[in-house]
Amino acid sequence: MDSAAPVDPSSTVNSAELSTIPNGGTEPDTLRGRFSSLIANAMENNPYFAAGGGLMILGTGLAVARSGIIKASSLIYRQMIVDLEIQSKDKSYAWFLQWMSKHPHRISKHLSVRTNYVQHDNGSVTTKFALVPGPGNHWIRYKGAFIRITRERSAKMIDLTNGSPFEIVTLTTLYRDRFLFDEILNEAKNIALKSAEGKTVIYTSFGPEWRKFGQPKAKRLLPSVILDKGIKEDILSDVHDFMRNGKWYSDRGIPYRRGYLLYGPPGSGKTSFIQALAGELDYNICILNLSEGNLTDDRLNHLMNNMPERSILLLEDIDAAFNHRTQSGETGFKSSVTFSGLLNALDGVTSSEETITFMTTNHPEKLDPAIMRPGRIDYKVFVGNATPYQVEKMFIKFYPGEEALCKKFVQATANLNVQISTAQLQGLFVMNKDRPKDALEMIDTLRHSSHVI
Ligand SMILES: Nc1ncnc2c1ncn2[C@@H]1O[C@H](COP(=O)(O)OP(=O)(O)OP(=O)(O)O)[C@@H](O)[C@H]1O
Repeated sequence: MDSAAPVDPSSTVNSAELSTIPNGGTEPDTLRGRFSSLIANAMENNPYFAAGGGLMILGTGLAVARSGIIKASSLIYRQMIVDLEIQSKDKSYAWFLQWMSKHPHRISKHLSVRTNYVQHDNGSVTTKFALVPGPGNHWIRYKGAFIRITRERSAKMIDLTNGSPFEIVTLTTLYRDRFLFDEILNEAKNIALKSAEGKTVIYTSFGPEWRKFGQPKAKRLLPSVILDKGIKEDILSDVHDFMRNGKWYSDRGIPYRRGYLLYGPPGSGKTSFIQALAGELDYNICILNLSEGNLTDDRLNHLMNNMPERSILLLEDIDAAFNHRTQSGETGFKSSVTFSGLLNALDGVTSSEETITFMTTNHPEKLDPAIMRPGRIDYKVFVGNATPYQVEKMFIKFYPGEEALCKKFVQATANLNVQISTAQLQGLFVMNKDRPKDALEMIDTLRHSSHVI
């Protein structure tokens, strides 16, 4: 057969061709040798085979090269690039987005808006919009380094505690610049904490977690709350004494917690005092209202054991836990926190930090004596309606320098022969801002919403 002639690929090899293959060994060797030469011959002489083989080798070569490049680049990536992942459930997530919204050197094409209400020291509230990076890729330049920021939102996963989509922000930069991550996070944290500096953060429960209730509020100052003589000072000195004595508690193996009960009629300043105390101590407040219908024993226990740091726990209306799940005559609520649930939660707080719990009630007669045990309630105080001492202090606070009118006002309130709450007094003074005489003349209006003594 002519070596240059095309060969029908479908043609079979016949015995004559096999006999032309040189044979130099044993029988199997002979066969293998012949077969190899046949293939080589066919490849060499057959242009279809030759072209296909070439392509195959080229393809294989390219595939090997490609996987080599991928492996090499991922190796280089691993060696030279570093990632930081921040998940939306982490505290620093919101801090970072806020930081990013203020960062001047950034390239962002997808932005999201975050609306905040900011309370100023004079009490006014303004709205602030922050343009934070939206889902997608963004680049920033920070201290000379380029950092890529990828914000991803999962379409399938949601945060079960609050129903929001699960998100991740990933920061990527060169390995040599990895220390910048720490600096960015610290900067973001400081900015976030600074915005709450001098303010009180109020947390309320949202499902099983604590959530900030609105924006941090300007601290309420202690002198702005007027309680009867000595009450504020006594509580404050007890709290300070407790906070100084952590070692005393740990040396004796006593849980480091203290419970306070403020009881008395509505509008006497119980909640206001606790807020002012938190401001004085530079603490935040976690407020739980036990008459809330959807609060269960388990949730109460979980929340009390997972409070944000430096917080006072305020349990309002604790008498609600003593309603034994029956209808309340006045408010019609049904509480799902039980008495034993409340006791367990109070006994079970196992924070390593000091735990200060304030409880309030308008109905101390409904409380079971078991709650008065030390460790649950260690200090109780009656915060009542306005005494002459409080009436005088409040009048002068609203109308400084009006001592003569103040005397008349105090006498006039005594003559009314009714119980007046400090909240009612405040209402009258606010209505007659800068008009102390009018306040005196309108004193009879307090009678309508008061209890006769
Ligand atoms: N002793 C007080 N000194 C200054 N302000 C007071 C005082 N008592 C009441 N107020 C004012 O009245 C309003 C209601 O007060 P607050 O909520 O503190 O009362 P409360 O005793 O906690 O009432 P409740 O038992 O209904 O929760 C607040 O605006 C507060 O500023």
